[in-house]
Amino acid sequence: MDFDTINLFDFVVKEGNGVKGLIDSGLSKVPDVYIQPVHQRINKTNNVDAQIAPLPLIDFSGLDGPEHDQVEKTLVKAAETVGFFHVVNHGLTVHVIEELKDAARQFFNQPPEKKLVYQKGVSPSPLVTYGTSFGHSFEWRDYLSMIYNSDDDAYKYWPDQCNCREVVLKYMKTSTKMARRILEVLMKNLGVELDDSMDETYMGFMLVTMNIYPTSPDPELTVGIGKHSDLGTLTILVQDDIGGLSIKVQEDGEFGKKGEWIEVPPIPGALLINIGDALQVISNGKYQSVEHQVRTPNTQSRVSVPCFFNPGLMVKIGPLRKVVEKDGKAKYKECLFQDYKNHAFGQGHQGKKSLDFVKITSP
Ligand SMILES: O=C(O)CCC(=O)C(=O)O
Ligand SMILES: [Fe+2]
Repeated sequence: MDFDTINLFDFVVKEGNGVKGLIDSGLSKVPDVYIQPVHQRINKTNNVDAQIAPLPLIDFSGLDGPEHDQVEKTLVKAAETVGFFHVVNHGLTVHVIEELKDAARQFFNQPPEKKLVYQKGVSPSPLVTYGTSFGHSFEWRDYLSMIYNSDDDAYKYWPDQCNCREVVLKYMKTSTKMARRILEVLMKNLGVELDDSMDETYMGFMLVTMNIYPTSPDPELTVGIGKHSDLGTLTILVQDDIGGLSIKVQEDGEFGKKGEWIEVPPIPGALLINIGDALQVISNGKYQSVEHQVRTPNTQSRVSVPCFFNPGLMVKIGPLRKVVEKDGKAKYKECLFQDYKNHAFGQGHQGKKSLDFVKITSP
């Protein structure tokens, strides 16, 4: 098939085929609009070091055992330095992880008309969106995102096909417990006790996204997700064994030199967790959100399922008073999380640039 821009839009967006549909149709050349500018491409020349990055590995069960001090220390150090870590013994069974990846694959494998019903504007609810990034940064990815309000709304609006709703709910429940526990440890380290009323502040807005990254006729020319940091407090990620996520090293140390990109190979059964911008702001910069990106896979499509924990949209995010008192000054101004999110979305994927919106630069 040969697409010009007009029927490319019809095929990919209007008819709901997504980039997956392009590949399934036997596309032999990357359409011009999807060719990334040289500086956005993810390859050796752009310094992505495919070498294995031994990210910190946290044994979650250790938090409740005799080793808990040590586990807490490792967790805090990971959040302060590399901002990304693997977690094992997290409570999500191998079976659920497999079900989740299967559900994602099955969802995207459906004919376009089944997916199209969840497209923005026609979806039965704004909580559920099927889409692709046509017209933004032309990323080589399709997604289905599901916002969590309540079990009732999830049962009413989330897709029941392909086991999506059931399995994503299971994933979210376990992830929520895990996120709360991690935040407890990170906040305790800042001298703040987490109580139930803080759920809204740290995880008042939650969503799960299923991503599919199809192969492309020339994976070096396309990008799965461009350079960005996550906006919220924590992200928990399930991914298959294909790999392709890379992260930017924050500071010189055991993971590489500041500014270097390292690829994070998946560990079967482990979850990958990272810090988002809101937690960097709340902690006055103690915990680091991390720039990351996803390349297009070479031989087989990849799926990933991030669960995003964000402050409630009407929560004012800003550095904790206790931390500012200790540090002597606030590094960020307060703002509604909703405003932060809208600002960041308006900018597209531009590394950690969205944080400039709240950074205090004057002395
Ligand atoms: O697919 C991945 O590995 C990461 C996805 C991601 O960074 C995101 O959805 O924000
Ligand atoms: Fe991300």
